[in-house]
Amino acid sequence: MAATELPTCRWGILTTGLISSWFVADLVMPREDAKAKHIIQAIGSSSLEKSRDFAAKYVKDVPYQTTVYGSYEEVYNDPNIDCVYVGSPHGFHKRDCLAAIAAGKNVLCEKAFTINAREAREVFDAAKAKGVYVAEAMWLRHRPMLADLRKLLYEDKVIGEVFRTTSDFQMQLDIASLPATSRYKDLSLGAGSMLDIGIYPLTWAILTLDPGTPTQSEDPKILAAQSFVDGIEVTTSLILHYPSSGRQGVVTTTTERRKGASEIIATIDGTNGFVEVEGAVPSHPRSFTVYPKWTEDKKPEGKKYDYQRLQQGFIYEADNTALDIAAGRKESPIVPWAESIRVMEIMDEVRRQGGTKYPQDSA
Ligand SMILES: NC(=O)C1=CN([C@@H]2O[C@H](COP(=O)(O)OP(=O)(O)OC[C@H]3O[C@@H](n4cnc5c(N)ncnc54)[C@H](OP(=O)(O)O)[C@@H]3O)[C@@H](O)[C@H]2O)C=CC1
Ligand SMILES: O=C1OC[C@@H](O)[C@H](O)[C@H]1O
Repeated sequence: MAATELPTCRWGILTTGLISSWFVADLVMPREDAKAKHIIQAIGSSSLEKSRDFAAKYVKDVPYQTTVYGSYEEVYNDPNIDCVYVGSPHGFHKRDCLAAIAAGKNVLCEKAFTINAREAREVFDAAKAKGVYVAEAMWLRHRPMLADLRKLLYEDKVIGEVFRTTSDFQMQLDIASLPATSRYKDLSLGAGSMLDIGIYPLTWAILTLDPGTPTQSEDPKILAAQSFVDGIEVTTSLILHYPSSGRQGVVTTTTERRKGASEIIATIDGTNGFVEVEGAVPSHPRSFTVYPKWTEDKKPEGKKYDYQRLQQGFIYEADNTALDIAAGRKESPIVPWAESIRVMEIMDEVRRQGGTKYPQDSA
């Protein structure tokens, strides 16, 4: 299909922070297998200068002009924007989604979708009332690797009956030395490892233990513990137990240490073998290897499935969003509203057991 026939999505990018730079860099990168055409129509920021610098740095070699704004409101009101990408800290996701929705804009909003499930429901209720598309940007769910792996696990049953998944996200932060305004330190912005990085190992457990997700998801039982530095949650461990199958997920996260760039980021155990997922961190898998049952001292030979490409992987959620909007869908079939709410409910329960409270919880 010629590029001109592909659905086009004109994006309004909210914020000039880290994730916006990653997202935009992926979208402007040339590729052969495009499913949609992406235009960075506008950048919105707290400062016009930041928007200008961001556009100059990340929206390069494109055959169009990007509009730069010194506010978010101008993005909401720009009639040339098809979808607003929300890249603010989680504490502002509800506010920014509601403002974009009120202006009649479709929205793709970063994880964690909101601070709690109540806020998520509020956003989806507003989207329903306004008739616009809203989706959580949980990019891991959109990776073709996950669909392929789930087919191998549950249709081809390559490792027999799956009984356990373990996944750990580590990141080194020195909470004490961060300014009080950092999103990693300010509770009103959603500080804490669970919502920021724990959501990825949780997603690995959900996707590999529950073949019904996302449309027929089963609610696991949860047992969780959390630890704190300066009042900020820095380590979470949780066990998920699926009543219908007995499958278990062991999900851990910490901002107190880091791993190397090439590690096992998730392991799925089955009665006839196991799968190791390789990558830098659980949000960024690179490949996975399917092994037969390990019976000898020596690790058995496995079959590797490689998914490396130039883009980081944000292109998949962007393509799917463009295709959803072009088809008139209001929800993503990959991350439906009910699934985003359910993930927030699981994290609410983890925080209830672990003791993390955000100001928004009592609002
Ligand atoms: N999918 C993924 O892999 C990743 C997702 N994320 C998610 O993206 C969101 C943003 O994270 P990240 O990009 O790392 O954050 P950054 O701190 O790098 O950027 C956040 C941006 O939000 C805007 N902002 C508005 N108010 C505030 C405030 N009070 N404090 C800080 N920033 C503010 C600023 O942009 P401006 O001044 O331009 O308005 C700022 O640059 C989070 O929800 C995070 O979970 C983050 C990293 C990776
Ligand atoms: O989503 C994320 O993945 C990478 C981390 O660096 C970041 O803090 C987090 O938000």
